[in-house]
Amino acid sequence: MGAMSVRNSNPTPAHRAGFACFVGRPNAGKSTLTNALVGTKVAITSSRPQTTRHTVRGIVHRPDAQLVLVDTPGLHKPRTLLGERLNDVVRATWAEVDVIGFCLPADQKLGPGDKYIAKELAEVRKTPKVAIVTKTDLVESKQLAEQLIAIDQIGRELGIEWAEIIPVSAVGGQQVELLADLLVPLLPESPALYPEGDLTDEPEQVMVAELIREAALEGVRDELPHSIAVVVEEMIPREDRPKDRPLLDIHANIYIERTSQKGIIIGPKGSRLKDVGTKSRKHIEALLGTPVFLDLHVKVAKDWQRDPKQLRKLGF
Ligand SMILES: Nc1nc2c(ncn2[C@@H]2O[C@H](COP(=O)(O)OP(=O)(O)OP(=O)(O)O)[C@@H](O)[C@H]2O)c(=O)[nH]1
Repeated sequence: MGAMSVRNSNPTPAHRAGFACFVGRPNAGKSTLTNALVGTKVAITSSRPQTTRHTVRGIVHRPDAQLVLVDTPGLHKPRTLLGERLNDVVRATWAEVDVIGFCLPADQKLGPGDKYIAKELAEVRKTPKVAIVTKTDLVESKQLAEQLIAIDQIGRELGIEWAEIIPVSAVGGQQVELLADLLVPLLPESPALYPEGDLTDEPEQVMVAELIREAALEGVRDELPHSIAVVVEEMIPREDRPKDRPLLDIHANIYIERTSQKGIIIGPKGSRLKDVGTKSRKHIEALLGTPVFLDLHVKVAKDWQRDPKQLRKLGF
């Protein structure tokens, strides 16, 4: 009873702040979940795998905590130099964060891809791990229950102690708040790490490049998605514009690996490229809050995925 009254006399818990990252196979729903938690579009989502190449952070501001989400690329068996670098980024991130959220889609049985990641996760001893079953809106409760059991079992098999196992639907907005509530206690006591109102610390140019890449990926098939990289060369306000009608000039290059891919990106009479420009410009204007003139060029960077020099130039 005495202890109770002591606790009641100090009802405000300490402020917490720290980093969380979501891992999971491509398309597991990591970016969508990041957006749902942060409440605005910062990470790039697409129905195609492996679109998140840059470490994009979303920041959840709460009165009691600040949760900084680091959205890493999907971990996968490396086939190219780019693949190896991406995996290095993922492992470095795991060692640095305060909690790892392992995303497993409810509508797909645990597969080799998930097990590969789980094995790697088991090697990371210190960082607490939360299993997050995503896309619960796509399944009946029986299938969800089976998935929860399977996750519990794989944890036992590999010696991973899940700090929590939680089902969520980012699209349906179910349990997203609860997920934040469960992650916060796993963060260290700390004052806020970022000013209130910051949603991401990704440089604007990287976010702009991602928006262009996202538009360029729409409707292209198979191999091409992995061959596209976008670099924003410059962003400069147009001179001699009236104050109330500013215009931002953005010059960006879309890099592909082979000349033969040029036609696919550009389309008949340039129609596809024009479409990519129009679509991404709308998103960029919404992001930056200013009218934009977007100048896009398609360039061939031969086999850039395998060439360390090109990779550095393209920001990897
Ligand atoms: N129905 C439903 N679909 C979802 C949900 N979350 C994500 N998706 C869809 O699943 C697909 C992949 O989602 P992303 O968030 O891009 O997945 P990701 O894990 O970030 O993918 P990578 O960037 O490729 O690693 C998209 O088409 C999303 O719309 C959800 O809660 N419900």
